[in-house]
Amino acid sequence: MTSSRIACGTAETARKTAAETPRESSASATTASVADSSSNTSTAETKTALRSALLARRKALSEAEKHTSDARICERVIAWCEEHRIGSLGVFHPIRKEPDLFQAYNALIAKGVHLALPVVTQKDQPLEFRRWQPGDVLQKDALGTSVPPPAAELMKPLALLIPCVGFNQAGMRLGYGGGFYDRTLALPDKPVAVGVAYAFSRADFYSEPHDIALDLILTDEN
Ligand SMILES: Nc1nc2c(c(=O)[nH]1)N(C=O)[C@@H](CNc1ccc(C(=O)N[C@@H](CCC(=O)O)C(=O)O)cc1)CN2
Ligand SMILES: Nc1ncnc2c1ncn2[C@@H]1O[C@H](COP(=O)(O)OP(=O)(O)OP(=O)(O)O)[C@@H](O)[C@H]1O
Repeated sequence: MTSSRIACGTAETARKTAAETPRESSASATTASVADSSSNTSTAETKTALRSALLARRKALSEAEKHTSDARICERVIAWCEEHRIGSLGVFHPIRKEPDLFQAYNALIAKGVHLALPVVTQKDQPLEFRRWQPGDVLQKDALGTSVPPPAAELMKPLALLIPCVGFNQAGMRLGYGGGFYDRTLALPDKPVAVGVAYAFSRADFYSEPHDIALDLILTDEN
């Protein structure tokens, strides 16, 4: 297996410009109440409660609303990749009603962008990324995610699309609680971290020492 960085633009350029771009700024009244009830502590218990509330909100999204929101996020992903001349991108295969960005994946593949999917190799380890494009064979792992087979090329994408259960004003992310993306972003040569979320997933929560801020967040409403 080979490990490669495939790039058109540089990660540094994308990171610099991303830092200049205001983070998603549309607060949602729906999630503000979720956030208000949890903004006084930063305990794991609070994060667990907030995670459940945000996942329930996402589960309640109708197919029609989801379709419209996913299409908006796709447009933003494509535009951002074009603007920063992204040549390699870590993407995700949606679970639990995460945004389905296959429309963007197909458009990016057509433009020659190399895509890769995350793979959990071991608990407490960073993610590995294996090259993939829509239509390639996938297998289910122990966590229920669809991953490319071990024979797929190992990649180090310059930028990652990271699905968020929630996100806050500081650009910190709430995930499913495994810490996999946090560990991945803590590695040297950190990729540009692009959060992907529905605007209603914005909430108030304190960051923890291991949290690494997303460089920007693309939502359906910014
Ligand atoms: N789409 C996606 N892939 C990802 C992540 C993610 O957040 N989203 N990860 C971020 O770290 C890693 C895997 N982490 C995971 C965290 C939770 C569950 C999970 O809740 N699984 C469900 C079943 C999902 C299904 O079959 O639809 C479960 O166990 O009930 C799966 C993977 C790498 N791949
Ligand atoms: N850089 C790191 N090094 C070691 N452990 C870490 C690191 N980052 C996170 N962790 C561990 O992972 C645990 C879960 O972190 P957190 O609750 O922030 O996960 P999450 O971001 O919601 O999950 P995920 O990234 O998998 O979706 C933390 O309690 C911490 O022990």
